Amino acid sequence: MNADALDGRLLFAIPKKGRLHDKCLELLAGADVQFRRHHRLDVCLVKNHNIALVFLPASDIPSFVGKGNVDLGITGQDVILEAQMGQYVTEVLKLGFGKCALQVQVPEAGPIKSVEDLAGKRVVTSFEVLAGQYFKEVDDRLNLQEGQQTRIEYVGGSVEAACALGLADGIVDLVESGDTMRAAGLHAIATVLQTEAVLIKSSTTKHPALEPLIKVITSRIAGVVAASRYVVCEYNIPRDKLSQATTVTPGRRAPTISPLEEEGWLAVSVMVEKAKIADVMDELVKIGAEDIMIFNLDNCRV
Ligand SMILES: Nc1ncnc2c1ncn2[C@@H]1O[C@H](COP(=O)(O)OP(=O)(O)OP(=O)(O)O)[C@@H](O)[C@H]1O
Ligand SMILES: O=P(O)(O)OC[C@H]1O[C@H](OP(=O)(O)OP(=O)(O)O)[C@H](O)[C@@H]1O
Ligand SMILES: [Mg+2]
Repeated sequence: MNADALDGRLLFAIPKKGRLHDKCLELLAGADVQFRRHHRLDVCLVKNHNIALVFLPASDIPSFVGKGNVDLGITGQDVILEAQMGQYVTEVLKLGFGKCALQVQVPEAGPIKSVEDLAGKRVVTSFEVLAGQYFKEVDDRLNLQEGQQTRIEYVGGSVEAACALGLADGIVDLVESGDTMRAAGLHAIATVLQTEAVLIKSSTTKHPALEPLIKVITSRIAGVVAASRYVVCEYNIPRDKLSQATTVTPGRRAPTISPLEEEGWLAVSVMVEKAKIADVMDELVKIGAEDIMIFNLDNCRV
């Protein structure tokens, strides 16, 4: 593909592999962004929009977007801060996946119990900037002088192995389920930050003409994200229990209420956050709701 083929197109950066890749492909499919990626090619044209997708390592995406080399991107909040690009990119949308925490970890059986114990020792990480900032504060607080300060060393991956290999007294790395951490005999003693995947755009766009298309794509992706967060809950309720029930299920704007053929009964339809639905159903049963049904959403605009 030559550079002319990209002329005027909105460039949209997507993680080329790793934890965020598959979720991004699902989002693009949900937003009806159609493309066929040829084997090993990292740039591809979208068939039904004036967009080209650029597949990049997640950690390179913040600087590509921040410098305006691409217009839109998906990556983790952690790598945006690590790349020190926070002020050059605008977070358009939180995407609800890639959720994890950047944590300080040490051997479970060892003598180090706190970050104060670890200060002044060796810390291995892929997040040199964030770990450096974090331990600078700890070092300053403990008044550690030059030569006594925490040593931060970079590795590109498999960070959890560093303590067992004798390379580090502690590490700073991402934790989701904690399986990797526990398998390496480590435990967390502090959290540097919480992170999730976000849609970002350049703070100072070089292509203002692309703004309307950015809005359309953002709205479509927001619809897919909302659809994965909510379910539709429908139930029947005696008229005199309605106000109690709608306190439990207020809906996003307001519940939809329709009459049933049976005297004294109403049908309610509302959106409920998926994460809360089990508790909500328990409450509805207690109040006297019947025929409670839950429907997944494929897509929505809310
Ligand atoms: N275990 C995890 N759970 C959830 N999100 C994660 C996890 N690990 C990483 N992430 C998120 O995904 C982003 C990219 O990390 P990932 O490990 O997928 O990239 P990578 O290291 O380039 O790929 P790979 O691990 O395949 O070499 C991270 O910056 C973080 O935001
Ligand atoms: O808490 P968990 O659910 O176990 O997830 C955490 C692990 O996931 C990521 O690693 P990844 O699988 O991307 O491998 P990498 O270290 O080679 O990047 C991260 O670096 C942790 O090692
Ligand atoms: Mg990784």
